[in-house]
Amino acid sequence: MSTSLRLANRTLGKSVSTRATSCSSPLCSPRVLRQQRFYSSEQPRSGGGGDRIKFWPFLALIGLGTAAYIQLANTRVKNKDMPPTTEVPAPAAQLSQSKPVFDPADVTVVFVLGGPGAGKGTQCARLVAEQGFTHLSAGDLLREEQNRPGSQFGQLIKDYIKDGLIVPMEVTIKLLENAMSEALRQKGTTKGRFLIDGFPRKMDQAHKFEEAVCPAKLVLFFDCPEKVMEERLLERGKTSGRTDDNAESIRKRFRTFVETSMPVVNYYESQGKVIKVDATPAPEDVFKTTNKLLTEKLSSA
Ligand SMILES: Nc1ncnc2c1ncn2[C@@H]1O[C@H](COP(=O)(O)OP(=O)(O)OP(=O)(O)O)[C@@H](O)[C@H]1O
Ligand SMILES: O=c1ccn([C@@H]2O[C@H](COP(=O)(O)O)[C@@H](O)[C@H]2O)c(=O)[nH]1
Repeated sequence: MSTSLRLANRTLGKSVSTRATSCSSPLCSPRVLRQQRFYSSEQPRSGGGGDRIKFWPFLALIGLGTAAYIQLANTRVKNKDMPPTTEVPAPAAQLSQSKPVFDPADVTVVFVLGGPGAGKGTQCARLVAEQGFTHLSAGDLLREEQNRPGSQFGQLIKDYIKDGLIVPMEVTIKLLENAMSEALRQKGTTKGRFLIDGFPRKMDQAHKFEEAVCPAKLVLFFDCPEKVMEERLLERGKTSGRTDDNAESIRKRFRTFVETSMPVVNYYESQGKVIKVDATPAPEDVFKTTNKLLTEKLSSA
């Protein structure tokens, strides 16, 4: 683990143990989170009058988030095995810029949301075949980064995924931006249509991605009861090799989904951007509905 991550964990761990408050840092380790609120990376609800807000931790967290971004950007630029990326701008400029990297007139982004095992990946694969989207799964990109030799974030990603927690947004957003750039570069164009699968899972990710990378046109939401999703995931777990396709991780992922990711769906719903699809029928039936609704909505949006 890098010096700044160790420093981050040490610093935050200390503040947790003395103040027993929750850590919302993008660099806060799940080991630290486990000491407080096990299932969610959300801020704790405020206590009584003695629980006054202190501002120095927030300044420290902004600095640490920036350090994480620099490390990821540098890692990918230095590693010759990685595909070429867009020029990496200074992190502060990147994350606070008012203009997104991609022009929504050229690049169509559709977020694909739904609980774990709802069938997001299955439907995205069909939409790629039918409609020529580029499919980018945030989970797949994180697993790839986790397994990349020399990654500064391998262990951190591994821990977060196993615990069903949401990886610091700087990491995921940079991976998505790089993958979008690379897909366009390979096609030799500035125009493209992307299905961003399993992202954003938290409100801060949604805001930051739209501000810094590309505004989203629509959100596909696959609605599925937990019981059905659980059965699918346990079945998938027999062969997937995923560290989070087991009963305990599934329970944690469901909790994160309800507490942290459903507010994102509700937010986009209030903007009239959500296409909600019942994900319980057979895959081909879910696809027929999805394809029809998405085509209609894209042509009218
Ligand atoms: N409509 C469906 N009916 C039955 N099984 C399905 C359906 N859709 C997907 N599955 C199966 O359920 C499992 C989970 O599907 P998939 O990987 O597409 O879900 P996901 O939402 O992308 O999951 P995760 O968020 O965990 O990556 C897979 O084994 C898949 O084959
Ligand atoms: O934006 C994201 C997306 C995913 N994660 C982590 O990855 C796992 C697995 O994601 P799948 O979409 O099910 O493949 C998820 O539980 C999170 O831990 C993330 O942190 N941020």
